[in-house]
Amino acid sequence: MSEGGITLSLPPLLEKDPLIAKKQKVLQARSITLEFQISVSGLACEDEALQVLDKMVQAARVLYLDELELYFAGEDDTGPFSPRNELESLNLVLDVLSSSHQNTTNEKQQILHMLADRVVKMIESFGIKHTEEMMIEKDKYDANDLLLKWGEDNGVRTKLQIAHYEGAGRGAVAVEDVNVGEIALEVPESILISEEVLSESDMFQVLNGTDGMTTETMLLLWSMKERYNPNSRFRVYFDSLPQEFNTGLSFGIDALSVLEGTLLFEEILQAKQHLHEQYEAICPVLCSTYPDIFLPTLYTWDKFLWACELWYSNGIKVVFADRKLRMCLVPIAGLLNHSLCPHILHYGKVDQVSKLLKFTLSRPCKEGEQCYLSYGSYSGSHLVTFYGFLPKGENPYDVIPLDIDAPKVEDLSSQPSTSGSDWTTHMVRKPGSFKKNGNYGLPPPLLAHLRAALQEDDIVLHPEMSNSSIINKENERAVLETLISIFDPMMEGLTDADCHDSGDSSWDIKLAQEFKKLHREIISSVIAACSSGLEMLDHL
Ligand SMILES: C[S@@+](CC[C@H](N)C(=O)[O-])C[C@H]1O[C@@H](n2cnc3c(N)ncnc32)[C@H](O)[C@@H]1O
Repeated sequence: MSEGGITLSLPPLLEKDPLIAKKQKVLQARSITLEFQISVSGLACEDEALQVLDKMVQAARVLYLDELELYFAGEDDTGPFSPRNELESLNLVLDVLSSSHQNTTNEKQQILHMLADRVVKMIESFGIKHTEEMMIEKDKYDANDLLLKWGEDNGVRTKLQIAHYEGAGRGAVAVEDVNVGEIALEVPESILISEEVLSESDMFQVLNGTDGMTTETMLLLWSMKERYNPNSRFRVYFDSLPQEFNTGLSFGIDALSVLEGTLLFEEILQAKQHLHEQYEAICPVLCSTYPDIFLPTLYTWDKFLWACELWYSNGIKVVFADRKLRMCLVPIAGLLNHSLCPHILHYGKVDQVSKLLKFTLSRPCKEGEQCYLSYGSYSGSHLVTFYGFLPKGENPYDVIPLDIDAPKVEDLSSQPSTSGSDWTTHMVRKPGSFKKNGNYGLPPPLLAHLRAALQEDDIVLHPEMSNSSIINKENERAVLETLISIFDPMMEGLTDADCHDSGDSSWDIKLAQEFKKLHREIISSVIAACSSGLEMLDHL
């Protein structure tokens, strides 16, 4: 901290960040530095401090951009880029402000306080704007009362209760206001269900000696049996689990046929086929060779699928106190639902000293409000396949990948560095979804790629001309028409006969229809963006 003013620094980009070069380019293009000065004297000092805060937030957003956000960010976008990015960025800025408090003058502390308060308000209002509302069906659920009590007897500490939410099963509700940086839930390492449980089980000797048997598969087989073990030390946990998970892996034929023409159709078929092959390769032979350990009634295909769905929808990767990463089922935490704008972003590391897995809030959760977790940056198709739901709100990860010829990686070094040329795969999402950009709302790297690919040989255009006032109308027209020629047939491939009246349909058909509607919306909005781009060109 300098004598006359305050110096604040954001952490540098990490060398190991695979996106470092792209992020550095964005920082340079926008003349963003990671060090900030605030003067502490003079009348304008509060205004100046707020302007600096704005710049800090913009810089933090760039540091936290993920690959998809970088791809879709328009050249002039300053964010927000996604709820995840925004919450990470604001929390980083808050940490920097809070850690600069010590050993400084009162005057400087006041400014830092004022800025920290401002960031907390920004986090709060961002959360309110993007929160997912769910209706509570009942706020008591007996099996779960037992689960909470069992957890607390085993060292769980929590500010959450269990409630039942319409369309989402159980969820966690805050019993008091919990602020940013406070802990909503702590689960001791000793009750995490991970590979540690295997060595205690009778099947371990058999499985451990089997060729190609992974720890994940062993855990799957273990949970199929443990589910029915009356003496299990996780009896209360297993009793609290749903009888059916209703994920995409359990879709029936009718629901699958609704999905024809979408990529989800293939995704589910392939995932299911893989699981079938795995089941056939493992279970029948174990049951016939070791019928005392692997009871045939417990190792049916349906029960195998149940266990797969349990681990896919509830498994969390955790770094234990011994620094080893293990896939786990986490009692109590497994009750938290997912949101695009979650309260809890980070939760994967057991505290070395207390041996507790802590769930700390990245945005405040008021008493009575559902407390959400982030399961990860997943598309709707992934969430349907492995979790069985589509989150409410605009999911920035809902993209349609495009199978268009991108330059080979080895050709890239010979090209000028442009906003588009360093991307080897392309995709679209709803234009304007999460963040609007110029370029008709379409991703700049895709447009740059198509502009370069479609330009007439005798006109040499720099692909970065998207922002240039000189527009090659013919080239622009060719780009937009090409995109329409890709998306029109995609739309035609989606029949709409099944998109009406889902009132009496079963859960899987409803979910498939919901997904198809989303897929259709992405395609039609891209076509609309291209059409209005063409109209714009007509008037130039
Ligand atoms: C880790 S569990 C969460 C607890 C779960 N609701 C239960 O009753 O067991 C994950 C499952 O919760 C449901 N879920 C999570 N987030 C949801 C959301 N935003 N909307 C609807 N269902 C959700 C899905 O069924 C998902 O597979």
